[in-house]
Amino acid sequence: MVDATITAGGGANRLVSVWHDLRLPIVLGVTFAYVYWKYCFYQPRTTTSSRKGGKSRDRGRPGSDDEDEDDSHSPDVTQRENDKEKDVVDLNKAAHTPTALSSSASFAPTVTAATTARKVRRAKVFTRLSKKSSTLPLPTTSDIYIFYSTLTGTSEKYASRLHAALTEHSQLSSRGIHTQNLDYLDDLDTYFVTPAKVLDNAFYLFVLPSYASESPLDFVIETLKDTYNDFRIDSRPLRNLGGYAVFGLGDREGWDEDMYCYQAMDVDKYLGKLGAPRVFPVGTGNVSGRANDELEEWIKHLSDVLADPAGVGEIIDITDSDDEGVDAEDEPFDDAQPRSLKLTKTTSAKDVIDVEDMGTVIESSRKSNDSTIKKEMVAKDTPTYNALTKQGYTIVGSHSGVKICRWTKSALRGRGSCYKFAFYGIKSHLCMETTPSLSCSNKCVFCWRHGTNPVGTSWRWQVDPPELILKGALEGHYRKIKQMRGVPGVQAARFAEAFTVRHCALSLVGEPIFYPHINEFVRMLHERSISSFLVCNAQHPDQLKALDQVTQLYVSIDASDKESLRRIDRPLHRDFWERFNQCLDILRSKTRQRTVFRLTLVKGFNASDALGYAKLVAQALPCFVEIKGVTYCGTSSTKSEPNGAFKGATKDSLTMANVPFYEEVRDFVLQLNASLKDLGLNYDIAAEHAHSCCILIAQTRFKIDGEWHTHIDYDRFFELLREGREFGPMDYIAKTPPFALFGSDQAGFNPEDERVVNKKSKAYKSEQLAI
Ligand SMILES: Cc1cc2nc3c(=O)[nH]c(=O)nc-3n(C[C@H](O)[C@H](O)[C@H](O)COP(=O)(O)O)c2cc1C
Ligand code: SF4
Repeated sequence: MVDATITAGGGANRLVSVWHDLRLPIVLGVTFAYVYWKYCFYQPRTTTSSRKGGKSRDRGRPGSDDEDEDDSHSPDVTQRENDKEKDVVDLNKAAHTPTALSSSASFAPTVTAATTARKVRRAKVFTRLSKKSSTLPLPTTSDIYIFYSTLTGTSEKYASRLHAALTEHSQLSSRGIHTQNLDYLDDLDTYFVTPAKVLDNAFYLFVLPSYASESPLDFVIETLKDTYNDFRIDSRPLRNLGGYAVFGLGDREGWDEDMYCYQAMDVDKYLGKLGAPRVFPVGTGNVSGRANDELEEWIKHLSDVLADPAGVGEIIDITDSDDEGVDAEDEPFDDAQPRSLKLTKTTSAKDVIDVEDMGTVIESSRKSNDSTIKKEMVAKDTPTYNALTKQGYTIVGSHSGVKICRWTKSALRGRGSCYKFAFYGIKSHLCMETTPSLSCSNKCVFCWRHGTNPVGTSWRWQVDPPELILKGALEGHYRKIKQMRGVPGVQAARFAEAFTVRHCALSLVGEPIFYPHINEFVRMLHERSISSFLVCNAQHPDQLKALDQVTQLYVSIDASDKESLRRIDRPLHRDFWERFNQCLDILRSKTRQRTVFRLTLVKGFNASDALGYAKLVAQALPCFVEIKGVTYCGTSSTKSEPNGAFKGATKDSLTMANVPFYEEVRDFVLQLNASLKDLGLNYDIAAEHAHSCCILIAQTRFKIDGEWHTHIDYDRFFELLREGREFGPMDYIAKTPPFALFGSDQAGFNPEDERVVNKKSKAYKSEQLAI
């Protein structure tokens, strides 16, 4: 062992001494060989492409091998870049130019006169994500969804062919490939408006006919358009898709060029507008011509792109904006650009980004778009801000609002308070209506905000402190009260009292429990002896659970079953029904809280199925159930004119025909009451306020010795809070006055007030009768 070591060490010493002797001749020899090769054999890389000749047109297509080019200033390379650019431009153009697609080989990139006329770009141009450079998480394993719509079966047949072709493709067969008939798709929203997380990176492929007459596809296109035009919701909900491509079927012989496959073009356009990356240009098939061949050709190219992630990258076009020949601003900007083209609009020659870095840049841009920068919910001078202020809201901070309610004005003039005075003793002239979150997670058809409030499923905005909101809300409220000074009939005593708010209705617009500091806000109200009536929409179980005690807690119950709820509330949450049920369970568990179900009856939508509602009452066991006919406030719709006026009816909008008569509300309440009894529940009809078409059902425990106690002893409530001990709804009750009792002569109208029927309400009544 020892000997061997000594021998090895001696060999090494000998090698070192040989290297010392020979190192100079070796270095000189290698240097000479390199210089000789360089001058005799080496051809610079810039000439390589000219040797390749016509192959340059294939660059930018799947399978080309040009990723190492970086010498963009050599004339040959510039020429190649132009060629690449032509390819990309034509692909994009093709997707939006029906004529460019009308030939059977419309999918393959071709050079057009328009593109050759472009001047040479000097600045460094990034035309594709090379295989080497792409760090973009291009989806290679995500599922593929084939959507079709059909009246006479052709598109279905073609969709099946597409399905079969993808399934047979060696590199795609392992993917989940689903085919869906759009005409029967239960929930378009899940796919196109608020896509489920599982759809991230999915590919959507469409096979669509076009009909000059009405067809089911109209509804799909309407949905896409509505989503794009609804400024309150995420305008690019499809940005997380892996990509999409559309194939249209049409009849070239039967319809003019501009009508040929026009609906496929529409879908293609709106998907792009909604942020989906187009992975392949729209294809067309002429059913009176070569539709079969055209589809096969489209499938062939498309499946290559889907199978090869770098192929998908090829369609990503990132160009500089500081271009000598084409000013980015002058270039028609295509709304339906492939992924990340919008990024290029802000990229100047100064900050030309190296190809190698693009993946990272796109990734970080995506991140910042998504979540890192917190914006104001309602920034000044935005359409939302203008629409809300025009409707009389005072915007407080960046996400709260206050508005003087018509009952407050009415009470100031001694002309009656709202139903909450009859039911619970709320004096309307002492009540402030406000919300710490103008945003909501529903788009209810009867929303009297005319759909102008922002919407969202989670809080993604800046958060204002509760002190600022309360101070701003009170200031805004008092400012509006002051303006009532000169209004005829305002009672001096009530006017003076109105400057000390005693009640806060957290129900104005939006979803108050959405606000992250709602508990602090409510605590601050209580510290000022202001009662809190908080209304939530049963879509935020976590926040509802975490909510501290309020004076009265409402949950809006707008439907008795899942489908009706979807139709009426148009919730943004996909799991809205589960959320709704969770909220009911939470409400039941809040036994120390005074709780209320609020039913807003909309004729033709939700004013039936009393038993269904009774079952929901059995689930949550609220202390009270308020049933109110929807208030007509112009046609409720997501569309409105800038001045808040209604623009045009949609199938979801309401008309006077949807407003129930008081008698109809009463009939429904009688049915509901009977159903509650059938289910063995201890409820009965307690009070009414016919003036606002509202009736109150209460748990019979509030009927003590034959007398209803639905009113609230507010002073007692604050005392109990200050004492800091646990208390429940029965601890701060007060007797319901006779005028408010169900069946009383006054039907809930305060006898101290003067009943005034103005022209408007007369017109309203006669309009109701006319329907
Ligand atoms: C009433 C009617 C209207 C049509 N309108 C158009 C049209 O506007 N543009 C078009 O390109 N094709 C139009 N077509 C042709 C259809 O789009 C074509 O036949 C398609 O293959 C039908 O697909 P389907 O069988 O899946 O419903 C129309 C066909 C019919 C019967
Ligand atoms: S409870 Fe509502 S309707 Fe009644 S006065 Fe207050 S804000 Fe107005």
